Amino acid sequence: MSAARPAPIPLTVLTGFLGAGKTTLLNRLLRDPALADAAVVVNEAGEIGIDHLLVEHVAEGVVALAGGCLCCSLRGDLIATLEDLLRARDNKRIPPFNRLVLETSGLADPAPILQTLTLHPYLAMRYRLAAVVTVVSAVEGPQAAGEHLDAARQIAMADRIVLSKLDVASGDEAAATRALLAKLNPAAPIEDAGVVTAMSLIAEAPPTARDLSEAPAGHGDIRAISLASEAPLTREAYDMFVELLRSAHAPKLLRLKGLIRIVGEPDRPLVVQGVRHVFAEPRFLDAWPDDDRRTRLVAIGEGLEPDLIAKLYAAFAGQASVDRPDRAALVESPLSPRSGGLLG
Ligand SMILES: Nc1nc2c(ncn2[C@@H]2O[C@H](COP(=O)(O)OP(=O)(O)OP(=O)(O)O)[C@@H](O)[C@H]2O)c(=O)[nH]1
Repeated sequence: MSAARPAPIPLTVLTGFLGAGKTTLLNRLLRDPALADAAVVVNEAGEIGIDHLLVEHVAEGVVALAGGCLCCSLRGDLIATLEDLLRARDNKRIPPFNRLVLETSGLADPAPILQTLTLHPYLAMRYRLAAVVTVVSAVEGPQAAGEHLDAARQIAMADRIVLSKLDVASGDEAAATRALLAKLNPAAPIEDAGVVTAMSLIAEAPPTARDLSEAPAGHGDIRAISLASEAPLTREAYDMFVELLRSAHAPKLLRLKGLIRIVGEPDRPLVVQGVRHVFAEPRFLDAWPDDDRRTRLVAIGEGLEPDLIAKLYAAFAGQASVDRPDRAALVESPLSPRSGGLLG
């Protein structure tokens, strides 16, 4: 009577530190027919999901989990999401995807995710871990791994490494990154993000023994701060906000990303991307990716003070109130500490 047990679905875990280039890589590869039957789960830090909006062309297939780091608070949600996907697939409510790519949050320690996948009775039966692929930036990789245990663990657990930003890394930076990879994970093959193929992303790695022990602590004081506002910003106000954020919080700011509603551009958002102090030239998307046309920003950093960031943002988003210094005051003397000011 019982139907044959369905073959387990190969699952690729795509990990890598904040801003390493996971979403960029996925965006390029999702257009490849090799991934036509893949479902993609994007997990992200921060209450406001941004990444799934930046993953283009896969509206039907993307499931975004909003709300915090995967290994800290989303383990339950990950299980529910993977189960929901199976149920929807089994009930034919969604196309019968035959592989799954899970993009972890940049702050995720992969060990608890792999534990979930290998130890959960039902998930372990229906999904099969194909490979852990870690994206490492040839520019920021060594610094990230030096400062953040999870970034080092992401490298150490990889079956394969995809090295990004080789197009902009100096010779010294690339060499330092390769030396780091040789130290943390000498066995993992390294591929260039610019040329790696979808087939190679999803290829099955030979089984390896992974150290799934938990990392000692959580994420230190790393947190994601989400900002949103209705009123459009002028381009100048946005530029000044970012400039101030960088100059006042640069060492603590690991990542800034989001969609900005700009005055005079009601139909398309400006995409913002910053990794540490490096900010890409903002570009306009062709259209808003969903019905929400507010400015949405997520700042992720270590030791960032949400109140200060929120006040700074409010000053530029035109919501200055008495206890929030207005834009003119900030621009006149942006960094001078003063009572009630951003730095005072
Ligand atoms: N020059 C260059 N820039 C890249 C490359 N890969 C990613 N970037 C840029 O780096 C920034 C971060 O890239 P994302 O793909 O969003 O990184 P992510 O790993 O998904 O980041 P999180 O979602 O924060 O974990 C963006 O501005 C990208 O355009 C690359 O190979 N070369």
